[in-house]
Amino acid sequence: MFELNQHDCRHKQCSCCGALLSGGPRACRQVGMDKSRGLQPKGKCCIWIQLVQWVQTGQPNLLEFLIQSDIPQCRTDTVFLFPSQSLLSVHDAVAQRDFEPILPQIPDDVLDEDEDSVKIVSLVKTKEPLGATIKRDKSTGAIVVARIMRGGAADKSGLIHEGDELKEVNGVSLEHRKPKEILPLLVSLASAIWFRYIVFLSVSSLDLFIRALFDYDPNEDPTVPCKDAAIAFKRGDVLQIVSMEDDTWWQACHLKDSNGRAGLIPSKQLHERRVALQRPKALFKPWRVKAPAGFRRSFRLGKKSGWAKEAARSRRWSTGVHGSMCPPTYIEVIPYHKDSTDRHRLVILVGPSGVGVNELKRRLLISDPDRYSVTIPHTTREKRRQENEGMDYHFVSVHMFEEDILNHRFIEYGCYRGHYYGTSLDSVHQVMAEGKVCLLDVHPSKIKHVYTSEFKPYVVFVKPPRIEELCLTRRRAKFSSNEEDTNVVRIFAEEDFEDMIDLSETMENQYGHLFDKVVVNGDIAVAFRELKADLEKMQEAEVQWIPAEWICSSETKARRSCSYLTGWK
Ligand SMILES: Nc1ncnc2c1ncn2[C@@H]1O[C@H](COP(=O)(O)OP(=O)(O)OP(=O)(O)O)[C@@H](O)[C@H]1O
Repeated sequence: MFELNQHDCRHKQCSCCGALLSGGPRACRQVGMDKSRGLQPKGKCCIWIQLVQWVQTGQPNLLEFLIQSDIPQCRTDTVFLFPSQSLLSVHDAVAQRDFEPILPQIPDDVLDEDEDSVKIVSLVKTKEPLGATIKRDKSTGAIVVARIMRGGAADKSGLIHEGDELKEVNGVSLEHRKPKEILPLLVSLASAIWFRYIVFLSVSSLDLFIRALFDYDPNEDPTVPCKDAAIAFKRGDVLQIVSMEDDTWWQACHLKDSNGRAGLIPSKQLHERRVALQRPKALFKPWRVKAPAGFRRSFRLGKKSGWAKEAARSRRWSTGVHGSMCPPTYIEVIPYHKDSTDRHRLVILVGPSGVGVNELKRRLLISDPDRYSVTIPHTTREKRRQENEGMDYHFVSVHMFEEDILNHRFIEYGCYRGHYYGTSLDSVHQVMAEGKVCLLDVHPSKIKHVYTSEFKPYVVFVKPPRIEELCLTRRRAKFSSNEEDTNVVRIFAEEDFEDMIDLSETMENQYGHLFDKVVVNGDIAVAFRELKADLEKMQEAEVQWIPAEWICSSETKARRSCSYLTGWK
């Protein structure tokens, strides 16, 4: 049996890791089992590394693979009783076969190096990039491996690590050479490359998932060390961090990326620094918006007639709009597997006044009244003849309302024509307890009140389309409305549309990091279909990525999280 220990490796030729073994005893020292740490891929044998990774990650494929490996020792009973033995048998069997490509022999004169730390590695050139970057160490002038991209050819070889010092490439000394002189050399080489190098350290991997809170495109970033080595992402994408060793460039891979190849992404610190440098520009941006959207929709569902127009015009909140002080970067997320007994997540709809939040909410309610519901607002105004307590509003005294304010029982409240209106936390609980999806529309500055594991809010931002489409769709709706509708169809002026778009931009800049989904409300039927489908997909998804802080609030987690809510009061 092929034993993966130092002694035996020196004298064995393994066709799957032939390059390494043909490098002689020195190179063979890298292959082996670190007995103190159990099964560890210490060398480059790709089969061994793959098998050990399967064991370590508990891959169900492993047993299937062993059983189907047509190797006599790997019968079902042996596999279950002696998985390690079966693993070694598979290795032996595979290693004895011939695999393409066969690595060329490394010239003998390369092998008489005395230094123990010097290694030689031979790689076959394919279309796949090497997946490593190099740099010149400023103090020593040596050429060192700057980064190894996770999942790339160099990483898969298991031989080259960040910090390794490259001495020669195919016999050409790299001394006194600059990185830009070395790259053409690598490109010009024929089918195989071998490096002589001094081992430095190895990369460790992290079990950390983050959601990006901003868009990033390396093609538009002149400071990225290597465009090909970086990955693009959009706000909302979930990324797995594989290395945070570098303060400015982390390594991460897209969760949906099946090949698991990592790329560079700007670190949290780097992105924050960049935003801080851009900030002065934002400060000088003309502020066109008249007032923050405030007193609005949550209360209007309880109303039968159209005071909407007036309410929207005279909207003023008694509470201010709080923004985040930290630029949104990344937020640590963890997978949430919804159990059938778990309550539905709270769905929050936000958007500038008049964009159509209420219209979309109304359509959702009509489309599936068994699934969706809304909260009943509180008010201090007199009950009208046609209204019912607990159905249209909870009618309460000013004293009671103010006591609830003091006890922080409202998510949002405001004053309109001398009367209080508000949405209480209890009213949300009530809907959720009925097993329904609670649709809540509040100003985005209020999301913080329900940003907890209890509510697990899913935030949808309703965004206006471009001005031409906004004008067209709203005017078309006005003309197609009949007599009865005229008191509910809002009449917009050109200026309203501009304000709506400005306010939408401001909201997105300030609170965009909290949005799980953005729906552009141009054609109402299209927007509604998209929203409905997205909510259903979210509710039915096996795994939902939620902020880690909702579930784990340990100090370490808190420190690791990107503290994107700091600055909120
Ligand atoms: N996509 C659309 N096309 C045409 N008209 C629309 C569209 N979306 C909404 N509307 C109309 O625009 C008006 C305002 O919509 P809605 O009341 O839903 O806005 P809102 O975002 O809830 O704002 P507010 O809370 O200030 O009332 C309504 O008359 C609605 O029917």
